[in-house]
Amino acid sequence: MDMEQVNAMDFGDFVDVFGNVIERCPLVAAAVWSQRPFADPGDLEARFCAFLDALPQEGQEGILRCHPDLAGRELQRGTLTAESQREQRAAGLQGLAAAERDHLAMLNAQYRARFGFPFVLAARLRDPASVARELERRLHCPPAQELRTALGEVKTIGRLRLADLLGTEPARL
Ligand SMILES: NC(=O)N[C@H]1NC(=O)NC1=O
Repeated sequence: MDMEQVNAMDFGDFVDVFGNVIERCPLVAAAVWSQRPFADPGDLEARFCAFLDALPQEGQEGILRCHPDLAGRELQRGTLTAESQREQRAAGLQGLAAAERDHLAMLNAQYRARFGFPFVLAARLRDPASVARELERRLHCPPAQELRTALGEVKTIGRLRLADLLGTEPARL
């Protein structure tokens, strides 16, 4: 898909195509549409990121809360969005042994109890061991730093999803 096609999309088509760039938050694509035309894929990426940066803290936490747990019940049940399913599968989270799954579930629960939102990580750049390591490490970070880190991961997930849709390389990760 080239930028000319993107810039020609009406609101409905744009939200249909880009509505899950930010997991289960089509409002972000709905807001970004108003800013067309976009100069190039990097410009489009930057608009999604700028929207997230401009949100108040509760909005940023709300965005994080729309993310499913990594290796959680929704993966087991097959009820994830197609994008999340693909990312979690790419990280090898689908074929975990019960003990590994239980370990991640315990860490996810500890993380959520400490920060009030789920642990978010761009899974497709990872493998199961590095997901667990990163979760253990971030569990001990100060809350304000962790919110920034988590939002950075949401942007990375979004950049990778946009690149998939546009058939480009992400401008940066
Ligand atoms: N919890 C979490 O990070 N979920 C996200 N990560 C990812 O790569 N896809 C997701 O849905």
